Amino acid sequence: MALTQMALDSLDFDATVALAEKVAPHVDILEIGTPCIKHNGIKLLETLRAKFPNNKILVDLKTMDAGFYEAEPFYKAGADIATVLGVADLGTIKGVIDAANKYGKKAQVDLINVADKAARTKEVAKLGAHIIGVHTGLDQQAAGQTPFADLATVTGLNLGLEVSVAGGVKPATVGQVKDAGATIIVAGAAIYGAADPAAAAAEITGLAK
Ligand SMILES: O=C(CO)[C@H](O)[C@H](O)COP(=O)(O)O
Repeated sequence: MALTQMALDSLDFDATVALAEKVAPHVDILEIGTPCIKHNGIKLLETLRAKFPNNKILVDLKTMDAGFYEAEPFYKAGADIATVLGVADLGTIKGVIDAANKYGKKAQVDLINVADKAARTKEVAKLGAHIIGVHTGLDQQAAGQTPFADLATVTGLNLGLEVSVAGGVKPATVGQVKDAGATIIVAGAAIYGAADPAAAAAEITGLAK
């Protein structure tokens, strides 16, 4: 059984809240995507936190420097998970982990563009990272890449960490990533691009359980 996470990737504040209202009952985690959090800031997190007490909220900060300083206000405002880039300095990654631990929350290390994903996963596991994010970004997806081989590499390490997978996951591939050991399955376009986002989210969650 895997948790499901919906990536809210619009720039529009009101459209994001409206989409979250449709989808929240059908997923475990609401993700405020990177362009969305940059555009709308902590006010959007506060709004979603107040409206959706039953969902976890991930802020996809993709932090690259000043880990503790950047992440702390988001944990303080109610984020359950914040992301930090795996290509960042280990000191930056540790800063986000420390901020998460201060608030009893989780830090997710995003492996996007990390060259040696197995080695980095082992290093950040030692630092105390809570979640590893196997992630094929939107631009990489446009170039034909998928997260499946990287997911097998990371889950094959058997480090006992939560493993999130993102990168074009859709109903047809949910079973594959669940069987490969993902504990959090992320979907963005497969939900917000669907004619009925609530139904798409419910379908994905049904397949993940
Ligand atoms: O973090 C992201 C881009 O950097 C996306 O939110 C993530 O890839 C999920 O969206 P999709 O399912 O459309 O790939």
